[in-house]
Amino acid sequence: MTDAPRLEIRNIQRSFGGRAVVDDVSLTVQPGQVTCLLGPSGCGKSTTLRIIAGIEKQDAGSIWADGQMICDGTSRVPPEGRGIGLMFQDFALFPHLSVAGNVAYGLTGSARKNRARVAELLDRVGMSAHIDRYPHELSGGEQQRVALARALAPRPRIMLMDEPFSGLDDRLRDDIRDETLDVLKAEGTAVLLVTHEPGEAMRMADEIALMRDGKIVQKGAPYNIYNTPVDKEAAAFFSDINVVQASVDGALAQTAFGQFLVPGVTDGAPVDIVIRPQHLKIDFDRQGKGPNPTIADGTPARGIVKRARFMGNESLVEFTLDDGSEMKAVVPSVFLPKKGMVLWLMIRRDKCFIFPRS
Ligand SMILES: Nc1ncnc2c1ncn2[C@@H]1O[C@H](COP(=O)(O)OP(=O)(O)OP(=O)(O)O)[C@@H](O)[C@H]1O
Repeated sequence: MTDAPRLEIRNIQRSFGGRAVVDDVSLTVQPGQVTCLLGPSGCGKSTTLRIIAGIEKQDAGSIWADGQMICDGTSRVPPEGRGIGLMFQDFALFPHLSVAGNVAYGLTGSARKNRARVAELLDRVGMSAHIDRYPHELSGGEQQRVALARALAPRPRIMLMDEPFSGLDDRLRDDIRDETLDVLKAEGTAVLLVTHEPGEAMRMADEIALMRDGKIVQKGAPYNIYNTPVDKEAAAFFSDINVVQASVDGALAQTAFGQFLVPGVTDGAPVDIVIRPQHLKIDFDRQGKGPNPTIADGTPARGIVKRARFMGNESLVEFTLDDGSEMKAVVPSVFLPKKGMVLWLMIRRDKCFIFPRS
């Protein structure tokens, strides 16, 4: 046994045509843990995964499994020797093999042992009743379950998944995600899952590695990544944001919402105060008497309702402030004030993020 991470990649570098597509990427994944590599299209997620799988070569950096080096600049374990399972969106099932044949495909043990392993996995993914069917007789979700069983059959110590659920419709996708997570946890596999959807990463990940322009810009538990974003872009990747621009004077930023403490920022430096729409507090005008803020709410700013829309579980209300800037608020349930109505908006100091403007 070793305390080393199940998967570790160190300082991986890959350029195409002189452009660094994967730029000094390091991360670890522990057994039974799901790490999501999350980022916008083209940021280098799939290339990172292909390098770990051994389908693509890195220019620099090394890959380790259970403390053993499997690939660096000089030596290289071939893809099939790495103990890595793959589940990619376009990795279709073999059409000429039955469900049992597909799941047994990568198995090398005795026929009896293989049959037992196929039965165990099909039971785990809820596909035992379809063991003799062929892929064309299965729905998309069923095919995905069989693909998961096939990938897990040889007991890979590491599973790499690239947007594995993107071909499925929304409702089915949520179910399959949860089921897949249960199966992966039960098998104790270390999972590195690539996705461009923050919701998917939040739902599945023990740890999120946020990637941008080839670099990992932030790593952490979903709660931490959401609640302590490293910069404005990281905050904006998970939800709409409101940005209040201000400049600093004596460690304070003056805004329509009162003063914000910004220690350590040079006088005159511009800052962005970022608040998610669901954290904007709204109060009524109370017949011109104005709102009733607590100390934590700061100074209320007058907002004129520009538009209000019902979104299902919540309502989205857009405001124009007296200085002409615009703010969005998300309110639980139904809240549809009329256009032109005067309301008061507050920014809770413990819910906003302040970043130097770049
Ligand atoms: N073999 C290649 N030759 C040249 N450029 C490549 C090659 N493979 C990837 N790229 C480029 O590298 C960048 C990163 O691609 P990659 O597929 O890793 O991104 P991604 O984050 O997975 O995006 P997506 O979610 O759209 O797949 C892209 O600009 C892509 O065009």
